[in-house]
Amino acid sequence: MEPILRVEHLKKVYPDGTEALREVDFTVHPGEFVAVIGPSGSGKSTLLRCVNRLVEPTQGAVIFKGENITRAGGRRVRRLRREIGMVFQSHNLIPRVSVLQNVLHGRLGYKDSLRGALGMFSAQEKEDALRILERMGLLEQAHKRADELSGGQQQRVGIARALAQKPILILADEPIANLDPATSESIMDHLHTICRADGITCLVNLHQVAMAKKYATRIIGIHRGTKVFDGPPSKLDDRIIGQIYYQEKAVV
Ligand SMILES: Nc1ncnc2c1ncn2[C@@H]1O[C@H](COP(=O)(O)OP(=O)(O)OP(=O)(O)O)[C@@H](O)[C@H]1O
Repeated sequence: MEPILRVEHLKKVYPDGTEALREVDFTVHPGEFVAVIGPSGSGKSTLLRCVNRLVEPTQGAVIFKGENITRAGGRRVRRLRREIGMVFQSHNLIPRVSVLQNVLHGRLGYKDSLRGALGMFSAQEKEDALRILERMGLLEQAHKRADELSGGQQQRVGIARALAQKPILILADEPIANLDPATSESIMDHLHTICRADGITCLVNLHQVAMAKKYATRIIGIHRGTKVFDGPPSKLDDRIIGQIYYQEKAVV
């Protein structure tokens, strides 16, 4: 099967000289649910953001569905981003706007700027958005303001907005970072179940090793901008966890 994503020799040096990624390589196949783990500052967010070019890589390539995203021009990047949903740690919802409108914003990549600015969505788009909210257990909240929801509910709206894009790949950047264990589990359950059911590939940054082991089909461990582990959850033992999280100079 052709990979959906190939990351090749990816390097990111921020303008202040911080080397966030040093030659990262990996491949993701359709349907995989890949967790990226590593200590704070190891480069997980930078890695995810280089995939959809929210961060501009310094060197290397990101090949999505056979196309080099790193070489694509602005219009092409916008088109490719339609197929790549993003879920943010801080949800990035519009607080004073309804839950339904927030989900519909996932459709903006399909609109010309005027229709988007006027918030013009078709009856079909609204129906689809409500169906997504139903799957996320949020139908009753559809007409509430986003800022009236709990943190966990807001994150489910964030996932619903990504799903409204009809993505084939979801990038989730620490979606459960600020949530209690039960809420975190519920968010991961929703994300995992829907990705499985709809055949959506997922790349998710996680702080919690236990969550990565529970949900991921594969785990990538990052230490100081370098990939130090790439394998099934069953192979992630205490020694490797130590190398990812604690060792000054990781060796794998
Ligand atoms: N815009 C930026 N300018 C300069 N340095 C940055 C920038 N963004 C991130 N960094 C640095 O790059 C490194 C990797 O950061 P990144 O946020 O990718 O790591 P992370 O593993 O996602 O961390 P966390 O788990 O804390 O979110 C860190 O040293 C960070 O300080």
